[in-house]
Amino acid sequence: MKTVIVGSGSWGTALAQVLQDNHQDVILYGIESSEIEDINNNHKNSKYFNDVLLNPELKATLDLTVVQDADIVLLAVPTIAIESICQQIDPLLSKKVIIVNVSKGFHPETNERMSEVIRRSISPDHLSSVVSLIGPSHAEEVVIRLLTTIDAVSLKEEDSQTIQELFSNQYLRIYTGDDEVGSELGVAIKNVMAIASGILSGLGYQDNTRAALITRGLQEMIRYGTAFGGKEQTFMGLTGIGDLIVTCSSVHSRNFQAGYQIGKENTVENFLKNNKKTVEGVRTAKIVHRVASQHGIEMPICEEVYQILFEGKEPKTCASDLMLRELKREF
Ligand SMILES: NC(=O)C1=CN([C@@H]2O[C@H](COP(=O)(O)OP(=O)(O)OC[C@H]3O[C@@H](n4cnc5c(N)ncnc54)[C@H](OP(=O)(O)O)[C@@H]3O)[C@@H](O)[C@H]2O)C=CC1
Ligand SMILES: O=C(CO)COP(=O)(O)O
Repeated sequence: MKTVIVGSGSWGTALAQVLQDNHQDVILYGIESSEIEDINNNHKNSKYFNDVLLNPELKATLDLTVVQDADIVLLAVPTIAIESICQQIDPLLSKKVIIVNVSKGFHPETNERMSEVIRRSISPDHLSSVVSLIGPSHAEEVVIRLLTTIDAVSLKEEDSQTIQELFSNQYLRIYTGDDEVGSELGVAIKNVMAIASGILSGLGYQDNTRAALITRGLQEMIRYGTAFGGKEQTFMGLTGIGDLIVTCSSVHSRNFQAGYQIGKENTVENFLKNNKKTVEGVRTAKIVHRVASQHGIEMPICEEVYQILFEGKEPKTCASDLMLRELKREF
């Protein structure tokens, strides 16, 4: 089976190395020639992983036609690029492939989940199914082979099992699942919670506050996810609480780091002006605000993050407004 990984950023590189470690037929496609040369000549992707020496067998290319005879195409680009990359890939495919999604978020205009965008953008003649390979997994840890578990989620069980077997090894363990809605909503919304967690840390709050955020944040994720047909149990798993914990607590998280800067400076201004990293939670906060208001879903933490990012509300005020909401029962 030939796998093409599209996107030579942090997650694409780490996942390509997993397959190379598993002695699979894999190639990494990217658009930045310096990255591709770095991987092929120095066995490094220095832009993302300072001193990490990659598996020397791993090869990268600037030529997208490598997807022509692929069996599996894994898209490791930010959510904003998924639709356009599908449109580039579709005419090049010569048979039905499994498309693996690893992005966490929504289409910026249509609010669709990533699997929905992919199914709409790849012709049925070229698509076996979409498998979302998602869960608590910072690329910085996977690339140095630290133990990690994630889910392969698909409506077609056979394909999720194929991906499970392909990627699993002694440091990466893949579980399968079929709750596409619950899993994809969980991993998208946890990025907004990670921004909130960073903001609270930047403001100087500590462990009690983070525990409160994770617990109440999970309730918001369940409320939103079940409103669209996700199963409550899914939010107790790797794509729910698992991904929420890792992203809200890790210095590797770009969403957490963004929030930290915003909290520390008590304003969003510098972050919005200077950020060049992939921080998916920013766009997700806007979409969750839009969709939750349309459907009357109560999302107080996400709403305060939206207010900070897009309405100029002061982070300190948001934290105290959340604390001083009307008192109520926990469940
Ligand atoms: N990093 C992680 O630990 C994890 C990330 N994810 C998710 O994976 C997705 C990708 O993130 P990540 O790898 O971290 O992001 P990075 O910013 O590290 O890398 C993204 C890569 O995609 C490339 N890219 C952007 N647009 C296109 C395009 N149209 N065609 C081809 N390549 C393109 C970028 O190129 P250039 O730099 O030249 O713009 C860059 O190499 C995100 O949704 C993220 O939430 C999920 C789990 C873990
Ligand atoms: O999704 C991730 C870990 O599971 C990566 O998080 P960040 O995008 O915040 O770095």
